Amino acid sequence: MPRKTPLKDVRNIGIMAHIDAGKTTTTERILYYTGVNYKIGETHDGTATMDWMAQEQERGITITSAATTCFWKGSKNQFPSTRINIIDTPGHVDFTVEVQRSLRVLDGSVTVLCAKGGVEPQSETVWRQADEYKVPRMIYVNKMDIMGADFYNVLHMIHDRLKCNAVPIQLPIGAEDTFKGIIDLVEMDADVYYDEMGKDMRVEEIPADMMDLANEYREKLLDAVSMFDDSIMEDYLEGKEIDQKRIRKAIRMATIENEMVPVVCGTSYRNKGVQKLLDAIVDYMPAPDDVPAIKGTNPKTDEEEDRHPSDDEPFSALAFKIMTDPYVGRLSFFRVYSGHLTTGSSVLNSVKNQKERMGRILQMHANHREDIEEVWAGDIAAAVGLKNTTTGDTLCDEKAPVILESMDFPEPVIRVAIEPKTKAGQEKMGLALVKLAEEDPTFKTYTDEETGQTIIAGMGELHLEIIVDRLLREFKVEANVGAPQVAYKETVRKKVDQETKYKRQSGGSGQYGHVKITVEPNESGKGYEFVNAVVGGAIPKEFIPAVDAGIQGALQSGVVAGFPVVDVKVTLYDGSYHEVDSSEMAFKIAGSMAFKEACRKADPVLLEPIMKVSVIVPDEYLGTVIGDLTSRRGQIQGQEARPGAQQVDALVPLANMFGYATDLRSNTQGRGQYTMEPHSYAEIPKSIRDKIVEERGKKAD
Ligand SMILES: Nc1nc2c(ncn2[C@@H]2O[C@H](COP(=O)(O)OP(=O)(O)OP(=O)(O)O)[C@@H](O)[C@H]2O)c(=O)[nH]1
Repeated sequence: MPRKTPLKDVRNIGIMAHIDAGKTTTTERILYYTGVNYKIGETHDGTATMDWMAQEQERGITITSAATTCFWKGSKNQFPSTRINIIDTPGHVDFTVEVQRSLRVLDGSVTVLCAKGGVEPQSETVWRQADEYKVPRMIYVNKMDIMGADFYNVLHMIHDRLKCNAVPIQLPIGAEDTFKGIIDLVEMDADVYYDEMGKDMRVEEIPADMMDLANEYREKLLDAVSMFDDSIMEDYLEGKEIDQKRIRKAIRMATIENEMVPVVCGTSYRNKGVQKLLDAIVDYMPAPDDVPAIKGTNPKTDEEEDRHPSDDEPFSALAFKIMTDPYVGRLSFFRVYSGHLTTGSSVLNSVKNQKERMGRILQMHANHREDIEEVWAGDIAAAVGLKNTTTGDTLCDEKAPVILESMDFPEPVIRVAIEPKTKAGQEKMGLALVKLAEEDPTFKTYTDEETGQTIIAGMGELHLEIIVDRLLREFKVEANVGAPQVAYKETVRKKVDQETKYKRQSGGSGQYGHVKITVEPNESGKGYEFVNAVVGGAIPKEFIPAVDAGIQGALQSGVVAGFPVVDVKVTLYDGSYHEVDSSEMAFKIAGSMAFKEACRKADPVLLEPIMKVSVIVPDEYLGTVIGDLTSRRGQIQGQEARPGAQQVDALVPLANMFGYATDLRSNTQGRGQYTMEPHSYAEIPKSIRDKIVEERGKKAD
C-alpha cells in the first residue's frame, strides 16, 4: 500500500510551555478541532484527554510525553490534509529530560506563553534546549482574555529574554475581557468573535482604529521575510499587491531556517485563535524532509552514515519512549527517520545488536489507539512487545545497520531509600522498579551496599514522588520512603598503577586471577571506560569480560563513602593465569579487588550535584534572598531586572536546597518564585565531606 500522507504533509511538533501557560488546554482544543475529540475536556475538571495518567490528572500537570496523531485540513487548502503528530512535553523542571527526548524526535515546536506572565524562567530553559537542537519554533501567546494580558509586553519579553527574531504574524484585537479577535497580517483581515466561547466568528475588515498598527506590523513582517524573497519588500514599497502565497512561503523558509519565529495569539480556553494556530502549524512548521538528515554511525565500520528522510532509504527509527500500558503491555514509541516497515517484520536493534519483531504497531490518539499495517519515513508510532529496546535505541534494517545519534541523559541527583510495607511486596517492588527504570533513563534503582537498603534515584523530589505513586497505582505496591538525600558520587584525581593477584587454595580446585591495571580520571561526564590492552594472551580472551564485570561491580560502591564511582578510565594491560585454577569468577574478584585498591591510592574524592537556580524576587526582598543563597554555599552568577522584580541566577549545591521552597516563601512573603535544574557535579569541600563520611558510618581514609 502506498503511504497515505505525503511526507511534505507531515508535521511532527511539540508543544512547550511553562506550567499553567495552557499547553494542555491548547492541545485539547487542537484535538477537538481536528475532530479527534467529541467533547472538550478541561484540565481543571481532570478530564483532559492528553493527561491520561491518573496522577497527572490529580496534579493537573503533564508529565509524560505521549505522541498523538491528528489531521488538519490545512489553510486555504495549500496542504489538503496535513497529518500532525503532537509530542506532548512536560513543563516541570524535574522532567527536563522528557523535554529533551521529545526535542530529539520532533521537527518543530510551538511555545505557548501566557499573555500575562510572558516568558517565565522555565520557558527560557526549554528555549535554550530547543536552541541546542536547532528546532524551528513559533510562539503562541495564549490567555489573551485574562486580566493583565498584554501581547506587546510579551513580545518585548520574548525579544529581551529569548533573544530571537520573533515576528508577529497576527495582532490581537483588544485584550482581557475586551479581547475579541485577531488580525491576520498575511491576509490583512480580521477574525472577529461575537460571543464568549468562540462559536460565532466572522471574517471582517481590519477595524479602522487598528489599521495604522496593522500596517506597521505588516511592514515589520515583510521586512523580516524579505531576506528570503527580496522582491517582497520592493513590491510592498511600490504599493503593489503581494500574493499571500509568496509571503507564506517566505515565512515558512525563514522559520525553518531558524531565522524567524512567527508569533500568533489567542485564548484556547475560549476557543479563539486555535484554528488559526493550526493553520500556522501547517503553513510554517517543517515537514520531516525540511530538516537536515539525521546523523548515524555504521556499527560495522564505525563510519559516519546519515539517514535521509525518504521512503526509499533503508529503514531506521529511534525509540524515544518506553511505557508500560495496562492493556497491551510494553509500548515502545519510535520515530521513523527513513524507509518503510510493514507490521510483522523483523528489525535490528543496532545498539543492543539484537533482533526485534515488530508484531503490532499502534498509532496513538489521545483517547484511543489504532492498529496500523505500515510505517513510513517521518512517522511516529508505538510498537507493542519489543523485549530489549530501551529509550535511545536505534531500530533499523538488518541489511543496512546504523546507530542513530541518540540523546544524553543526565545522572540522577537525588535519592531516597524505599521499602515495601509488607514482606510480600519485596519481590513485586523489585520487579516494578526495574520496569520503571526501563521506561525512564533518568530514574535508577539499586541496593546501597553500605546499608543494604533499596534506593531509588532521580532528577528531583517530584520525580521520585511520581515513581512512588506509580508503584502504588500501577503495580499495587505500597512503600515507605525515607527522607530525600543527595545522590553523591565518587571519582579519582590521580592516575595509579595496580597489580593484584587473587589466589585461593582450599580443598579441591583453587582459584587464580592476576591482573595489572591502571586507573585514571576520565573526562567529566564520560562515565566509566574500560580498555583492554592485554597482549600476547597474558590473560586469555574469555576472562577479560570478567575483569570488566568485576570492576563494574566495584564501581557501584566507592571507597570514600560507598557512593557510585563515575568518570574513571581503567586499562587492563597485563596479568597471568593458571591452567587449572583460573576461572571467570577468579578474574572477576581480582578485577574488583584491584580496582578498589587502586581507588584508595588514586586520591579519591566525593562529588556533589550543583544546581542552577533562578529566583525571581520583588526588589524589596533582593538582599535577603541573595544573603540566603550565599549562606547555602551558593555562587551568584548574575542578576537581571524584571518589571518590579529581579532575577537572580546562582549555582547552589543540591544538598543546601532542601526546604528552599518554604524558606523562599517566608523570606518573600510568598512572592518569590524559583526554578532549578542540574548543572554539574563538583568536589565537596573537605569539612563537609568528613561529615558525610562520618554519617555513612565509615572512617575517612
Ligand atoms: N482564561 C483562560 N484560562 C486558560 C486559558 N488557557 C488555559 N487556561 C486555564 O489555565 C489553567 C492551566 O492550563 P493548562 O492547559 O492545564 O496548562 P498547562 O500549561 O498544560 O499546565 P501543565 O500541564 O501543568 O504544564 C487551566 O485552569 C486552564 O483552564 C485561556 O486561554 N484563558
